[in-house]
Order: sequence, then C-alpha cells, then structure tokens
Amino acid sequence: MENNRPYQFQVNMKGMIELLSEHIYSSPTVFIRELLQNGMDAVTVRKGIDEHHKGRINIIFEGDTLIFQDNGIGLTTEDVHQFLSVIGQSSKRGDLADKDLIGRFGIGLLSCLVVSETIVVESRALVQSSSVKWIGHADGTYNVEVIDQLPEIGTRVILQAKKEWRSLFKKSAIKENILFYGSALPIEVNLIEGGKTEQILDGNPVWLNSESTKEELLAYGKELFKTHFLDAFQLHSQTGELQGVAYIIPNKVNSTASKEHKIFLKRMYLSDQAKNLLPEWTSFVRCVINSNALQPTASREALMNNAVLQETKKELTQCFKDYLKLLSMTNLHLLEKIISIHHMFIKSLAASDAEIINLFEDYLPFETNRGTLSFGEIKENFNQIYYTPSLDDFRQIRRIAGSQKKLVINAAYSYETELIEKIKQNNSVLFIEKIYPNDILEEFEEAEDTNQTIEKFIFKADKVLKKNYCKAEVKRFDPIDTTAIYIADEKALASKNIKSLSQTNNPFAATLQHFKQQEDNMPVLCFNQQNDLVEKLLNIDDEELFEALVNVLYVQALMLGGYTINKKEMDTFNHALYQFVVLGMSSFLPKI
Ligand SMILES: Nc1ncnc2c1ncn2[C@@H]1O[C@H](COP(=O)(O)OP(=O)(O)OP(=O)(O)O)[C@@H](O)[C@H]1O
Repeated sequence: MENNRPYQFQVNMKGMIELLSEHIYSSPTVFIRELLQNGMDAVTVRKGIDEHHKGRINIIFEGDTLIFQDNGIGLTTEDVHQFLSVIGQSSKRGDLADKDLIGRFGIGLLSCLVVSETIVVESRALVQSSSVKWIGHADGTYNVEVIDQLPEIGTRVILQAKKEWRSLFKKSAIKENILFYGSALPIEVNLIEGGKTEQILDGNPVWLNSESTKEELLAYGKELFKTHFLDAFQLHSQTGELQGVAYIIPNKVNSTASKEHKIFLKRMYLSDQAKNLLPEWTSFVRCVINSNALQPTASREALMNNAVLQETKKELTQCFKDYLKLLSMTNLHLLEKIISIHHMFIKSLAASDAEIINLFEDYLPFETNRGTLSFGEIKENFNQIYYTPSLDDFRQIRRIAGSQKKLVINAAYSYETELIEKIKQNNSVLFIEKIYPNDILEEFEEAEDTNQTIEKFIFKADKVLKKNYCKAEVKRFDPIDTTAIYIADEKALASKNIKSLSQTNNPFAATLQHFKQQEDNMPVLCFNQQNDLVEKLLNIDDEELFEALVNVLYVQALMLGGYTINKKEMDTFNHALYQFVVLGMSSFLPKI
C-alpha cells in the first residue's frame, strides 16, 4: 500500500555543513583536528596488526591544495562505501575502538567541507591489492574509482581551499594549528613544502614522559602558557586513564577569571576549559592533561559528565592533596608562599576536607581586627578567638573589640565560617566563639548612676534619637576619648532600612509598614560615661543644646563605625551644626 510505504530520510548537505560550521564546531580550523585524528586512528589500527610499525603523518603544501597523508591501515573500496559515504557511520565502534581510537561519531570528515568544496580521499589498504579514490562533494554526491596502486599503504586526503579560507591553508597557519590540536599525539608529523621537510612533532611530549625532570616540565609550562610558574606537579588518575601536569600560578587569581588549561583526549586537543573535571578551588593552577577514558561530547569540545568523570575528579583531588602534603614535608617555604598567594582556594579545599584542615590550619591566613594573621599566630597569641560571619558586624566589632583586647576574625568570605567551625571541631581545647556587636555592648562596664541622672538622660536622648530609629544607652568603656559608639547587628540595620524606606515615597511603603519592628532590634547609640564631653552632656538642661549635641554625636558615631549616612541623618547633622552656631553667636549679641 502506497500509504504505508516506508520512506528514507533525506539529508540536506548544505544544511548539514551549516550546522557543523556554525553550531557544532567553534572554528573552521577543526578540519585540521579531524584529519590529524583520522590519520592517528588509522596508524593505531595498523599498529594493532604490526606493533613495530612506525606511524607518521605528512602534510604536503601545493599552492591552495593541502594533502594530509598517513601511513595507517588504509581503506578498501568496501570501506569507502560503508564509512566515508554514510554520514554518522564510523568504523571506530566496539571495545577496542572505545579504548584506543579517537573518532567515534562518523561526522569528522564532513568538517573539511567547511573549508573545501570537495574532499578527495586516495587510499591503499593493507589488505587490498588495488588503490581507491573517493571524491565527496558539498551537494551530497560522491564518486568512487579504482586508481593505480599508490606507492605506500595509507591514506591521502586532498583539499582545495575555498577562496575565503586560503589563509588557513598556509604553512604557518597549519603549523600553528597542528601544534595547538596535536601537540600531545604519539606520532611524528612533518610539513613538506617545495621538497623541504620540517618535522614539527616527534611524538614524545615532555609532559607525558614520566622521566621528565621538574626543570623540563617548568620550561615546557613556560612555553605553553607563557608564564613563569611557581612550581609544577604531576597528575594521575587510574579511572580516567589520565596523566598530566599542574602548574602553580605565581600571582593572585580572580576566581571569576576564565581558567585556561589544555585538555587532551586520547592525545588529541579537546578544550582549554575543564569545568566539570577540575573543581573551582583548583583555580590556582593551570593544567595540561591527557585522558584515554573520559568521553567527549559530539562537538569534541567538552567532556561528558559521567561516572568515570566523577571518579576521575576525586582522584585528581587526591593528587592536589598529596602534592600539598609533600610540600609540607619537603619545602615549607614554597608551601607558605603558595598559601599566601592562593589562600582563598586552599581554604575552600580545606573547608570540605578534614585532612587538609589538620595539615594546614596553622598556615591559613585570616583577616582579623589585628590585621592579617595566620591561624597558627592567632592560636599562639590569643586565648579567646571570636569570629563573625557578617562583614558589617566585623567592621563594627573591629573598632570596639580592639580596645577590649579581643581577637575577632572576619569570616564573611565564602567558606570561612564553615572552615572556622571545622577548625573549632578539630581543636576542642581552643576557645572559638561566634560574636555579634551586641555581645560587646553587654560586656561594657555598667554606668554609675547616683541621682538617676542616667535614667533621665536616656529618657531625653531616646526622644531625640527615635527620629533616626535608634535608642540610647550609657556604659563605661575604653578608649575614653570615644564619646559614643553606634551598635547595630544585621537585623537592627535591616529594621532601620525598612523603617527609612517606609517613610519615603517608596511604592512598597504600605507593605513595608506591615513588617513588625521589634524594639530589641533597634540600633543602639551607646554613650561613654568615661568621656568628659558625655559627662557634661549628662547634666545639660538646655533642650536645644542637648538635642544638637546628641545629634552630632549620633552622626559622628555613624561615621566612625563606617556606616553610610542617609539624607535624613545628614539633614539632622546640618541642623545641629546650625543650632550650635546660633547658640554660640547668642553670647556675643548685645543683650536687649
Ligand atoms: N585517514 C584515514 N584512514 C583510514 N580510514 C579513515 C581515514 N579517515 C577516515 N577514515 C574512515 O572514515 C570513517 C569516517 O571518518 P570520520 O572522520 O567522518 O568519522 P570518525 O573518525 O569515525 O568519527 P568522528 O566523527 O568522531 O571523527 C572512519 O570511521 C574511518 O573508517
């Protein structure tokens, strides 16, 4: 029945090439990678039959024509019909292919049509007496013919540069791209032009040679990444069949900067990113890595996220830990240098790894109210260690706690609170506590209130400060030249912000009013009874002068604490200064 007749999918080659060049491959140069990879695979298959066979790829330049020639297994006429002529068909499937061959999708050769109108393949197979020529056209047609026997076993792929891609076919451009994609390949690669041969790869890269010395590895890293690295160490993973080198970057790294590595799969370049393989905390190194077991995505530009990758990631983490451990035993000076530059990343590793905390906690630097100190120094010099997970709180406490001889760590950076809590678990004998600004207030000495002066003062000051959503307290504390300090924890500051927003023309004002503001959350202006000016203020009767002074001390305390001052507070401050001027002038004016 006509209606039930199965139809064959048709492939629109033009669309297919567009798809490859514009969506799947990020650069037209990938045809170089694909040809290198096919040559390498053909040699690997031939080596499977004759292990002594010495593989080689020659790239011959003849004007706008480029010939990629390998001495691999070659293609029979049948192979040509079966593999070259069917898109998505690959000879590289099955256990052996999965293990040793790079190609797998059966689309790589098509990338040549991005830069050349036709692909000509001439091949002499190891197992066939005649040679074959296949011509594939961009419109999806192809021709096959038997040709005179080629002089050697292997395959030649001949491309004719499209006008717009002529520059890519130049020797210098091909050389650059061969080194970019194929520098890890275990095969000799030669460039031949005008009868002259230049060997550009000898098939034995320094970084994959376990006998290479550290000096050789560092020299290679310098050439590859154009950086004089602090140190280098080797990476291994059994699961990922992975080998590589990690180079320590000599300067501070921004965690959001792009992390450039060189990742190879089966010795063929894959990507300079290894997002799912190398965790964020490895940002202090640049790696050159080859894996034979990880799988690429179809574009061959990223790694597939599978169980092998997850296991490999764990084994790589172990390499980093082993390296740091070894340094702690063999080169403490270098370890300290690395930690001083890259502590953010080492801390993040430590936060998730008890073993690293045990080994390195003493070396880790922290920002404290006494400057940056290593945890070892903190432990040695302070019996009581406090930390605060909020930067605002730290800024406040830093000033007050200094005079209280307290050591406070700023644990507001990512992972720091987690890390300090783990250090605390590790060191049960140490006193390590979280601290809030209000805790400091509670530790101040109570004010001396003989004639209920303080009580009256607080009542009057509260009336003034209420306008700025603040309440008054009086205590005795050091340093005595500090008149008052403003204390507001995160909650109090949030309540203050809601209050000030709901008083403006904010469209959400009505909603904000519904947030219940608890008096406990109100910021506090704590006056210092030990201070002379405050002592006088406690006894001032003149209401105008009292209000002006309280307002000036309020804004001054805000400034000292590093808080932002809103418009209303600035107006209050200006008004208070104006009141002072008027009051001051009044004593010079003639009495009527
Ligand atoms: N130089 C070569 N020598 C021998 N066979 C080759 C050569 N180049 C290509 N082939 C054959 O052509 C097939 C298709 O090649 P193509 O590059 O399109 O895909 P692939 O290498 O199988 O997979 P991938 O798309 O992942 O590169 C290969 O599977 C292989 O059988």
